[in-house]
Amino acid sequence: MKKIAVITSGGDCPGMNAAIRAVVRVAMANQIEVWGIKNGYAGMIANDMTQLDSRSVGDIIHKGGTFLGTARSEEFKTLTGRQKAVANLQAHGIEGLVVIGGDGSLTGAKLLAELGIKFVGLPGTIDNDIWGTDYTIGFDTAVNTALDAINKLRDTASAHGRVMLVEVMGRACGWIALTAGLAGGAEIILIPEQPFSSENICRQLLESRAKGKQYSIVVVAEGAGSAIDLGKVISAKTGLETRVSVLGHIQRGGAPTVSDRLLASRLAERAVRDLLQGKSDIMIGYRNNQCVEVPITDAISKKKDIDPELYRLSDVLSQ
Ligand SMILES: Nc1ncnc2c1ncn2[C@@H]1O[C@H](COP(=O)(O)OP(=O)(O)O)[C@@H](O)[C@H]1O
Ligand SMILES: O=P(O)(O)OC[C@H]1O[C@](O)(COP(=O)(O)O)[C@@H](O)[C@@H]1O
Ligand SMILES: [Mg+2]
Repeated sequence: MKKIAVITSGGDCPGMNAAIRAVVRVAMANQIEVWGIKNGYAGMIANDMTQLDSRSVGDIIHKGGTFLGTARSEEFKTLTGRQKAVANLQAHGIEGLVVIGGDGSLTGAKLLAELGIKFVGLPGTIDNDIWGTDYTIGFDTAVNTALDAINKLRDTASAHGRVMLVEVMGRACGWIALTAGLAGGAEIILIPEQPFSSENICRQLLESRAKGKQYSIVVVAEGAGSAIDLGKVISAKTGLETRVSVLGHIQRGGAPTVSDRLLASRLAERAVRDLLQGKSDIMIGYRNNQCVEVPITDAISKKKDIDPELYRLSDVLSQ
């Protein structure tokens, strides 16, 4: 393999730039030409790509977002769209791809491979919802952003004796809520993986007041329901003064943490090495402090569960 390309796709996450930088520099160290595809699969279809070298990826390791741009492309979900993309790659002589993105992007990459393009995927999403890796790139930064917000909300919740609901991202999974909630000392953590009823939440909040708690932090994963709606129910049923913050896309930005930069750099190095050995249809994950190869079908089809021990601990510690 003499020419490869790197692409970021789907929701951006902090650490994507560190991953691109590592892909480019490892390729250069192996005398491989690297191209960068702009704006995800949309750019692949539009033939929007540019050659990169070590200097093109200077001054980005500390930046959130992705300097290549990213997108969600409906056209790529069609066979015609993917055929256009493959024709563009072949016209450039690109033989292999490093795809940095979430479950959707990796599903797209697998379909591309069926049309003759080799790829190695990297798990890039703040949601930590990809099977086969302990952590995804971007998760640690997002969780720290959420934690910072929870810390600040705690100050004002405490000052007023209020119930403070914080809605965090995570799509259909509760990893961000559970991790930031546990680290932030939340009284209640609501995640899609654990059923709950608003009646029980209200009862729990009133009981904790009766036991002497002056205020409450409730972390709600977006996949568990709307914090705004739940806040209205709590306020109406308990009479407790309630406020809601929806953190939203703040969680997607910011300088990547040490963990995310290291994770991105290590996974990217392994991805390029594997691609150069002719491997394809795998994702590089990180398990037990090691890079591991994960068959792409497992990564995209198996459901990653939350850690039940973390959930149990958060419950014990919130009493
Ligand atoms: N089933 C699919 N078939 C083909 N392409 C897909 C599929 N799912 C996702 N993609 C491509 O990957 C892009 C990113 O996926 P998305 O789910 O939005 O984000 P993420 O990769 O972060 O999970 C989509 O916009 C689409 O172009
Ligand atoms: O950026 P958008 O299109 O508003 O999407 C928001 C979604 O993207 C995420 O931030 C990241 O999800 P993906 O990595 O699957 O793209 C989710 O937590 C959130 O539900
Ligand atoms: Mg996703």
